[in-house]
Amino acid sequence: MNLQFHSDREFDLIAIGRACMDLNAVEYNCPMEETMTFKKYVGGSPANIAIGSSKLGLKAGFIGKIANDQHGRFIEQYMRGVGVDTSNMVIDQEGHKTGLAFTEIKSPEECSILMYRDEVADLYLQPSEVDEDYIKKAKVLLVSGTALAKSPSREAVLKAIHLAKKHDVKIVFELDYRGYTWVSPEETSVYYSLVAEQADVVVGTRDEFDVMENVTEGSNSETINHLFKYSPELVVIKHGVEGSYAYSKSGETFRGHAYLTKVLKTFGAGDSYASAFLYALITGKDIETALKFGSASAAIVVSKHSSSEAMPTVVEIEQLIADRSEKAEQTV
Ligand SMILES: Nc1ncnc2c1ncn2[C@@H]1O[C@H](COP(=O)(O)OP(=O)(O)OP(=O)(O)O)[C@@H](O)[C@H]1O
Ligand SMILES: O=C(O)C[C@@H](O)[C@H](O)C(=O)CO
Repeated sequence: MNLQFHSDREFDLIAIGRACMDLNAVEYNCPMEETMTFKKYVGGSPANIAIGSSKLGLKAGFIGKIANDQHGRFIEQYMRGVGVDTSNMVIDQEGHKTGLAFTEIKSPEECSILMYRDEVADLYLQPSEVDEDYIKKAKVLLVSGTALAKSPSREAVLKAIHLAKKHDVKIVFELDYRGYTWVSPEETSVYYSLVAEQADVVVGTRDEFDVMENVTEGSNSETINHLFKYSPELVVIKHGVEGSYAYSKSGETFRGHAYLTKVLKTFGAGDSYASAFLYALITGKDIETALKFGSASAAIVVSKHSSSEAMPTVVEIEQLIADRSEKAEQTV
Protein backbone atom coordinates (compact mmCIF):
# COMPACT_ATOMS: atom_id res chain seq x y z
CA MET A 1 0.00 0.00 0.00
CA ASN A 2 1.24 3.50 -0.86
CA LEU A 3 -0.35 6.79 0.18
CA GLN A 4 -0.88 9.22 -2.69
CA PHE A 5 0.26 12.85 -2.34
CA HIS A 6 -0.08 15.80 -4.72
CA SER A 7 3.10 15.99 -6.77
CA ASP A 8 2.78 19.68 -7.66
CA ARG A 9 3.05 21.20 -4.17
CA GLU A 10 5.97 23.46 -3.17
CA PHE A 11 6.25 21.94 0.33
CA ASP A 12 6.41 18.26 1.14
CA LEU A 13 5.44 18.89 4.73
CA ILE A 14 4.34 21.85 6.83
CA ALA A 15 4.33 21.29 10.59
CA ILE A 16 2.18 23.29 13.00
CA GLY A 17 2.78 23.61 16.74
CA ARG A 18 5.65 24.36 19.06
CA ALA A 19 9.26 25.26 18.36
CA CYS A 20 10.96 25.35 21.74
CA MET A 21 14.24 24.64 23.43
CA ASP A 22 15.65 21.42 24.84
CA LEU A 23 18.24 21.70 27.60
CA ASN A 24 19.79 18.26 27.65
CA ALA A 25 21.81 17.11 30.64
CA VAL A 26 25.49 17.02 29.75
CA GLU A 27 26.17 14.67 32.68
CA TYR A 28 24.92 11.18 31.88
CA ASN A 29 23.64 8.71 34.44
CA CYS A 30 22.95 11.51 36.87
CA PRO A 31 19.71 12.67 38.55
CA MET A 32 18.49 16.15 37.65
CA GLU A 33 19.17 17.42 41.18
CA GLU A 34 22.88 16.80 40.66
CA THR A 35 23.10 17.79 37.01
CA MET A 36 25.05 21.03 36.69
CA THR A 37 25.35 21.53 32.93
CA PHE A 38 22.86 21.43 30.11
CA LYS A 39 23.38 21.85 26.38
CA LYS A 40 20.78 23.72 24.41
CA TYR A 41 19.16 22.49 21.22
CA VAL A 42 16.04 23.42 19.31
CA GLY A 43 13.23 21.14 20.51
CA GLY A 44 9.49 20.63 20.51
CA SER A 45 8.11 17.63 18.70
CA PRO A 46 6.78 19.32 15.51
CA ALA A 47 9.93 21.45 15.19
CA ASN A 48 12.04 18.30 15.55
CA ILE A 49 9.97 16.57 12.87
CA ALA A 50 10.35 19.54 10.49
CA ILE A 51 14.11 19.59 11.13
CA GLY A 52 14.40 15.82 10.68
CA SER A 53 12.41 15.95 7.43
CA SER A 54 14.52 18.79 6.09
CA LYS A 55 17.75 16.93 6.88
CA LEU A 56 16.36 14.01 4.88
CA GLY A 57 15.88 16.28 1.89
CA LEU A 58 12.17 17.10 2.13
CA LYS A 59 11.03 20.68 1.66
CA ALA A 60 9.62 21.47 5.11
CA GLY A 61 7.86 24.54 6.45
CA PHE A 62 6.68 25.53 9.90
CA ILE A 63 3.73 27.43 11.37
CA GLY A 64 4.14 28.51 14.99
CA LYS A 65 4.71 31.39 17.36
CA ILE A 66 8.10 32.10 18.90
CA ALA A 67 9.21 34.47 21.66
CA ASN A 68 10.52 37.91 20.70
CA ASP A 69 13.86 37.39 22.42
CA GLN A 70 17.26 35.74 22.07
CA HIS A 71 15.80 32.22 22.47
CA GLY A 72 13.13 32.84 19.84
CA ARG A 73 15.78 34.15 17.45
CA PHE A 74 18.04 31.15 18.13
CA ILE A 75 15.18 28.79 17.21
CA GLU A 76 14.27 30.63 14.01
CA GLN A 77 17.91 30.89 12.88
CA TYR A 78 18.65 27.24 13.59
CA MET A 79 15.56 26.01 11.74
CA ARG A 80 16.25 28.29 8.78
CA GLY A 81 19.87 27.10 8.80
CA VAL A 82 18.85 23.47 8.34
CA GLY A 83 16.54 24.39 5.46
CA VAL A 84 13.13 24.70 7.14
CA ASP A 85 11.03 27.52 5.68
CA THR A 86 10.37 29.89 8.60
CA SER A 87 8.37 32.51 6.69
CA ASN A 88 5.21 31.56 8.60
CA MET A 89 6.78 31.58 12.04
CA VAL A 90 5.15 34.45 13.90
CA ILE A 91 7.02 36.54 16.47
CA ASP A 92 5.06 37.03 19.68
CA GLN A 93 4.49 40.70 20.62
CA GLU A 94 3.00 40.14 24.10
CA GLY A 95 5.98 39.02 26.15
CA HIS A 96 5.32 35.27 26.05
CA LYS A 97 8.29 33.00 26.53
CA THR A 98 9.97 30.05 24.86
CA GLY A 99 8.95 26.63 26.21
CA LEU A 100 11.83 24.78 27.86
CA ALA A 101 12.37 21.04 28.23
CA PHE A 102 15.10 20.06 30.69
CA THR A 103 16.05 16.46 30.16
CA GLU A 104 17.35 14.08 32.78
CA ILE A 105 19.45 11.08 31.76
CA LYS A 106 19.54 8.95 34.95
CA SER A 107 20.43 5.90 32.88
CA PRO A 108 19.76 4.90 29.27
CA GLU A 109 16.49 3.32 30.44
CA GLU A 110 15.49 6.03 32.90
CA CYS A 111 15.10 9.35 31.16
CA SER A 112 12.60 12.04 31.96
CA ILE A 113 11.68 15.51 30.79
CA LEU A 114 10.92 18.44 33.06
CA MET A 115 8.90 20.93 31.06
CA TYR A 116 8.50 24.67 31.64
CA ARG A 117 5.46 25.59 29.63
CA ASP A 118 3.57 28.35 31.49
CA GLU A 119 2.60 31.27 29.23
CA VAL A 120 4.61 29.84 26.34
CA ALA A 121 4.54 31.71 23.03
CA ASP A 122 3.62 28.64 20.96
CA LEU A 123 0.20 28.30 22.63
CA TYR A 124 -0.65 31.91 21.68
CA LEU A 125 -0.71 31.28 17.92
CA GLN A 126 -3.91 32.96 16.64
CA PRO A 127 -6.23 31.57 13.94
CA SER A 128 -5.64 34.81 11.99
CA GLU A 129 -1.94 33.90 11.85
CA VAL A 130 -2.62 30.71 9.88
CA ASP A 131 -2.40 31.54 6.18
CA GLU A 132 -4.55 29.66 3.67
CA ASP A 133 -2.14 30.40 0.81
CA TYR A 134 0.68 28.74 2.75
CA ILE A 135 -1.28 25.61 3.75
CA LYS A 136 -2.44 24.97 0.22
CA LYS A 137 1.17 24.71 -0.94
CA ALA A 138 1.76 21.55 1.13
CA LYS A 139 1.47 17.83 0.45
CA VAL A 140 1.21 17.12 4.19
CA LEU A 141 0.12 19.12 7.23
CA LEU A 142 1.73 17.66 10.35
CA VAL A 143 -0.35 18.46 13.44
CA SER A 144 1.07 18.07 16.94
CA GLY A 145 -1.45 17.12 19.64
CA THR A 146 0.09 19.46 22.19
CA ALA A 147 -0.90 22.45 20.04
CA LEU A 148 -4.55 21.56 20.84
CA ALA A 149 -4.02 21.94 24.58
CA LYS A 150 -5.04 25.60 24.91
CA SER A 151 -6.74 28.43 23.08
CA PRO A 152 -5.93 30.29 20.86
CA SER A 153 -3.43 27.71 19.52
CA ARG A 154 -6.25 25.11 19.55
CA GLU A 155 -8.42 27.19 17.20
CA ALA A 156 -5.40 28.05 15.02
CA VAL A 157 -4.78 24.32 14.53
CA LEU A 158 -8.46 23.59 13.88
CA LYS A 159 -8.41 26.31 11.22
CA ALA A 160 -5.27 24.80 9.66
CA ILE A 161 -7.01 21.39 9.55
CA HIS A 162 -10.08 22.91 7.91
CA LEU A 163 -7.87 24.57 5.26
CA ALA A 164 -5.91 21.38 4.70
CA LYS A 165 -9.15 19.49 4.04
CA LYS A 166 -10.32 22.25 1.71
CA HIS A 167 -7.13 22.02 -0.38
CA ASP A 168 -6.68 18.26 -0.23
CA VAL A 169 -3.54 18.43 1.92
CA LYS A 170 -2.99 15.12 3.75
CA ILE A 171 -3.31 15.57 7.51
CA VAL A 172 -0.88 13.63 9.69
CA PHE A 173 -1.81 13.79 13.37
CA GLU A 174 1.09 13.00 15.72
CA LEU A 175 -0.59 12.60 19.12
CA ASP A 176 2.48 13.97 20.95
CA TYR A 177 0.83 13.95 24.39
CA ARG A 178 2.39 16.13 27.08
CA GLY A 179 0.09 15.86 30.09
CA TYR A 180 1.44 18.98 31.74
CA THR A 181 -0.32 21.37 29.35
CA TRP A 182 -3.81 19.87 29.56
CA VAL A 183 -6.60 20.62 32.04
CA SER A 184 -8.07 17.08 32.25
CA PRO A 185 -7.92 13.67 30.53
CA GLU A 186 -11.53 14.17 29.36
CA GLU A 187 -10.60 17.41 27.61
CA THR A 188 -7.62 15.78 25.89
CA SER A 189 -9.72 12.86 24.78
CA VAL A 190 -12.35 15.16 23.21
CA TYR A 191 -9.85 17.15 21.12
CA TYR A 192 -7.64 14.17 20.24
CA SER A 193 -10.64 12.20 18.99
CA LEU A 194 -11.99 15.17 17.04
CA VAL A 195 -8.71 15.66 15.17
CA ALA A 196 -7.80 11.97 14.79
CA GLU A 197 -11.18 11.32 13.15
CA GLN A 198 -10.41 14.01 10.55
CA ALA A 199 -6.79 13.05 9.89
CA ASP A 200 -5.50 10.86 7.07
CA VAL A 201 -2.69 9.35 9.13
CA VAL A 202 -2.58 9.07 12.94
CA VAL A 203 0.71 8.30 14.72
CA GLY A 204 1.22 7.76 18.44
CA THR A 205 2.37 5.41 21.15
CA ARG A 206 -0.04 2.85 22.63
CA ASP A 207 -0.18 5.05 25.77
CA GLU A 208 -1.09 8.10 23.70
CA PHE A 209 -3.92 6.24 21.99
CA ASP A 210 -5.14 5.28 25.47
CA VAL A 211 -5.19 8.99 26.32
CA MET A 212 -7.16 9.68 23.15
CA GLU A 213 -9.68 6.98 24.07
CA ASN A 214 -9.61 7.87 27.79
CA VAL A 215 -9.01 4.20 28.68
CA THR A 216 -6.31 2.21 30.40
CA GLU A 217 -4.75 -0.66 28.49
CA GLY A 218 -6.70 -0.18 25.28
CA SER A 219 -6.16 -2.49 22.33
CA ASN A 220 -4.84 -1.75 18.86
CA SER A 221 -7.76 -3.58 17.25
CA GLU A 222 -10.33 -1.44 19.06
CA THR A 223 -8.40 1.71 18.13
CA ILE A 224 -8.33 0.91 14.43
CA ASN A 225 -11.91 -0.38 14.35
CA HIS A 226 -12.97 2.99 15.64
CA LEU A 227 -10.67 5.23 13.55
CA PHE A 228 -11.27 3.45 10.25
CA LYS A 229 -14.94 4.44 10.47
CA TYR A 230 -13.71 8.00 9.85
CA SER A 231 -11.04 9.66 7.63
CA PRO A 232 -7.82 7.84 8.59
CA GLU A 233 -6.26 5.63 5.92
CA LEU A 234 -3.28 4.65 8.05
CA VAL A 235 -2.80 4.31 11.82
CA VAL A 236 0.67 3.83 13.31
CA ILE A 237 0.90 2.58 16.90
CA LYS A 238 4.35 2.59 18.55
CA HIS A 239 5.38 0.27 21.37
CA GLY A 240 8.82 1.63 22.33
CA VAL A 241 11.64 -0.85 21.96
CA GLU A 242 9.05 -3.54 21.13
CA GLY A 243 8.65 -1.82 17.74
CA SER A 244 5.57 -0.51 15.98
CA TYR A 245 2.56 -1.49 13.88
CA ALA A 246 1.05 0.25 10.87
CA TYR A 247 -2.55 -0.57 10.02
CA SER A 248 -4.17 0.36 6.71
CA LYS A 249 -7.86 0.98 6.18
CA SER A 250 -7.76 -1.69 3.47
CA GLY A 251 -7.09 -4.24 6.21
CA GLU A 252 -3.34 -4.78 6.10
CA THR A 253 -1.10 -4.89 9.17
CA PHE A 254 2.63 -4.17 8.98
CA ARG A 255 5.11 -4.77 11.81
CA GLY A 256 8.14 -2.55 12.36
CA HIS A 257 11.00 -3.91 14.46
CA ALA A 258 13.21 -1.67 16.56
CA TYR A 259 16.92 -1.79 15.70
CA LEU A 260 18.73 -2.46 18.93
CA THR A 261 21.56 -0.05 19.55
CA LYS A 262 23.72 1.42 22.30
CA VAL A 263 21.15 3.76 23.86
CA LEU A 264 22.31 7.02 25.39
CA LYS A 265 18.81 8.33 26.16
CA THR A 266 15.32 7.37 25.06
CA PHE A 267 13.74 10.71 24.18
CA GLY A 268 13.82 11.88 20.58
CA ALA A 269 12.82 8.40 19.38
CA GLY A 270 9.29 9.41 18.42
CA ASP A 271 10.19 12.56 16.47
CA SER A 272 13.01 10.94 14.52
CA TYR A 273 10.75 7.98 13.78
CA ALA A 274 8.00 10.31 12.49
CA SER A 275 10.27 12.34 10.21
CA ALA A 276 11.86 9.31 8.56
CA PHE A 277 8.57 7.39 8.32
CA LEU A 278 6.95 10.39 6.60
CA TYR A 279 9.98 10.95 4.37
CA ALA A 280 9.60 7.39 3.12
CA LEU A 281 5.85 7.71 2.54
CA ILE A 282 6.13 11.06 0.78
CA THR A 283 8.90 9.81 -1.51
CA GLY A 284 6.71 6.88 -2.58
CA LYS A 285 8.20 4.02 -0.58
CA ASP A 286 5.93 1.26 0.70
CA ILE A 287 4.79 0.96 4.31
CA GLU A 288 7.28 -1.82 5.20
CA THR A 289 10.14 0.40 4.05
CA ALA A 290 8.67 3.41 5.84
CA LEU A 291 8.59 1.41 9.10
CA LYS A 292 12.24 0.46 8.61
CA PHE A 293 13.15 4.10 7.95
CA GLY A 294 11.33 5.25 11.09
CA SER A 295 12.91 2.57 13.29
CA ALA A 296 16.42 3.14 11.90
CA SER A 297 16.18 6.90 12.35
CA ALA A 298 15.00 6.44 15.96
CA ALA A 299 17.84 3.98 16.67
CA ILE A 300 20.35 6.58 15.47
CA VAL A 301 18.85 9.40 17.54
CA VAL A 302 18.57 7.43 20.81
CA SER A 303 22.28 6.74 20.56
CA LYS A 304 23.07 10.48 20.41
CA HIS A 305 22.73 13.44 22.75
CA SER A 306 20.06 15.58 21.13
CA SER A 307 16.72 15.09 19.41
CA SER A 308 17.01 17.75 16.69
CA GLU A 309 20.71 18.03 15.86
CA ALA A 310 21.08 14.24 15.86
CA MET A 311 18.50 13.73 13.09
CA PRO A 312 20.16 11.47 10.50
CA THR A 313 20.61 11.70 6.74
CA VAL A 314 19.11 9.24 4.26
CA VAL A 315 22.56 7.68 3.73
CA GLU A 316 22.94 6.99 7.48
CA ILE A 317 19.47 5.43 7.66
CA GLU A 318 20.00 3.26 4.58
CA GLN A 319 23.40 2.19 5.88
CA LEU A 320 21.93 1.04 9.20
CA ILE A 321 19.11 -0.87 7.48
CA ALA A 322 21.59 -2.54 5.10
CA ASP A 323 24.03 -3.46 7.90
CA ARG A 324 21.27 -5.02 9.99
CA SER A 325 19.72 -7.00 7.13
CA GLU A 326 23.19 -8.31 6.21
CA LYS A 327 23.74 -9.38 9.83
CA ALA A 328 20.30 -11.04 9.92
CA GLU A 329 21.15 -12.99 6.74
CA GLN A 330 24.45 -14.11 8.27
CA THR A 331 22.69 -15.46 11.37
CA VAL A 332 20.02 -17.43 9.45
N1 LIG B 1 15.69 1.90 23.12
C1 LIG B 1 15.46 1.92 21.80
N2 LIG B 1 16.37 1.40 20.94
C2 LIG B 1 16.14 1.40 19.59
N3 LIG B 1 15.03 1.89 19.03
C3 LIG B 1 14.09 2.43 19.84
C4 LIG B 1 14.26 2.47 21.26
N4 LIG B 1 13.16 3.06 21.80
C5 LIG B 1 12.35 3.36 20.77
N5 LIG B 1 12.89 2.98 19.59
C6 LIG B 1 12.31 3.12 18.25
O1 LIG B 1 11.59 4.33 18.19
C7 LIG B 1 10.22 4.08 17.88
C8 LIG B 1 9.37 5.07 18.65
O2 LIG B 1 9.63 4.90 20.03
P1 LIG B 1 8.53 5.15 21.14
O3 LIG B 1 7.43 4.18 20.97
O4 LIG B 1 9.26 5.14 22.45
O5 LIG B 1 8.00 6.59 20.75
P2 LIG B 1 7.80 7.90 21.62
O6 LIG B 1 7.33 7.53 23.00
O7 LIG B 1 6.95 8.78 20.79
O8 LIG B 1 9.25 8.46 21.73
P3 LIG B 1 9.75 9.68 22.67
O9 LIG B 1 10.45 9.00 23.79
O10 LIG B 1 10.64 10.42 21.78
O11 LIG B 1 8.54 10.46 23.11
C9 LIG B 1 9.98 2.63 18.24
O12 LIG B 1 8.94 2.07 17.46
C10 LIG B 1 11.33 1.99 17.95
O13 LIG B 1 11.46 1.67 16.58
O1 LIG C 1 8.70 17.72 22.51
C1 LIG C 1 9.30 18.45 23.32
O2 LIG C 1 8.85 19.54 23.69
C2 LIG C 1 10.61 17.99 23.86
C3 LIG C 1 11.42 17.45 22.74
O3 LIG C 1 12.07 18.42 22.02
C4 LIG C 1 12.35 16.42 23.30
O4 LIG C 1 13.53 16.41 22.62
C5 LIG C 1 11.65 15.16 23.20
O5 LIG C 1 10.96 14.79 24.10
C6 LIG C 1 11.68 14.43 21.98
O6 LIG C 1 10.92 13.26 22.13
